[in-house]
Amino acid sequence: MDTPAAPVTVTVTGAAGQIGYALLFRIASGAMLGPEVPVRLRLLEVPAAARAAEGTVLELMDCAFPLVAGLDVFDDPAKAFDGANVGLLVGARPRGPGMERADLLAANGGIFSVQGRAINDGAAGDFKAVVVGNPANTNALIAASHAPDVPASRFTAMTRLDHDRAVAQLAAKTGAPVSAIRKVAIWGNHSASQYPDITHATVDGGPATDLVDQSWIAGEFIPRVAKRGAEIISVRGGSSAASAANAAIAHMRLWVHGTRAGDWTSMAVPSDGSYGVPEGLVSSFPVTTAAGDYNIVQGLDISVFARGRIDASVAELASERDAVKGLGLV
Ligand SMILES: NC(=O)C1=CN([C@@H]2O[C@H](COP(=O)(O)OP(=O)(O)OC[C@H]3O[C@@H](n4cnc5c(N)ncnc54)[C@H](O)[C@@H]3O)[C@@H](O)[C@H]2O)C=CC1
Ligand SMILES: O=C([O-])CC(=O)C(=O)O
Repeated sequence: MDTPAAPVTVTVTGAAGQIGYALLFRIASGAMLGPEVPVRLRLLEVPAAARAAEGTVLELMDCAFPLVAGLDVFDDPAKAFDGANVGLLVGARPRGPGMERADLLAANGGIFSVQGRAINDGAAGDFKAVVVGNPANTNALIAASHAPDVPASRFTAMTRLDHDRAVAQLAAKTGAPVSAIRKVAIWGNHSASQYPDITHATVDGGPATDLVDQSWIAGEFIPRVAKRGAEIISVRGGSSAASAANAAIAHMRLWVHGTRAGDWTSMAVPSDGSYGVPEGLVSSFPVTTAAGDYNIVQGLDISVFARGRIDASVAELASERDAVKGLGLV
């Protein structure tokens, strides 16, 4: 008889928020780590929302998920991250009326520096984090810089939602099923400056660029994907929630279980200098994953057009880093 897998401790921050509500039930069902892997769920919230998170725990209990090996709510990051193997850092301060970008960076800096320290002091040796809360790339940078004992490479930010949006737009345009599409890439920041790239993408094994023209790519595809968050807010009346949760699950599932042969995913990871992105900036790249590790895909041709788009988004990341440096947060 196979030995049952040991439970994995998963900490979700912002657990009472809309993404948290869409995320927790799927993690509990096995969608993220697999149908054989028990999970201990640790929900972190601010004190004012801890009771709402307790309500979600009551519902999680009522699902009687066989894989759930523990359910706890915390308002103290040190307790929430104690022993954590996986962190989904969703909770963040949204931009309020009259708030400047610097105010937003400062407010989130307060959150992610404290959580980084808690991870440093208490998380398990194999800890991996995906930051979802915006500005996600820079929040990941802040968390990593407060966790000197944890390899910075374990702090990633989510661009899988942008990746999935790009796949869906390409499928809709070409009439191909999403399952026929490979090697779409997102570069740079999770913001409107990102570069959704189909230069290397294939549809049914052939080049995607044979099926669409450059004017559609530059004039419709890139702005549609890059501004999809704003489109959802305007049509739905609230920001992406279930699609963001789905992407967070995919990000972590792929990191843990690996990308399929002949494909890659997009993840914002601390740059090692690849493609001229300054070392340390948490920037999105195409990556392959296997056995809990990831590697930035090397050797891709970068056109003049792509270079300009990547450089512009990376410049925005550098300015965010400089702003948080100015605030003493990294
Ligand atoms: N990277 C991406 O692709 C996407 C990122 N987002 C971002 O995800 C974040 C969460 O979105 P929603 O769930 O819709 O927001 P929400 O406002 O519904 O929930 C956020 C939750 O975080 C909690 N929170 C705030 N500070 C916290 C702290 N210090 N510790 C623990 N919890 C804390 C709040 O109490 C709230 O319950 C936002 O920053 C949003 O902009 C949203 C969609 C896509
Ligand atoms: O745009 C927003 O505020 C939410 C977000 O990050 C997205 O949907 O990509």
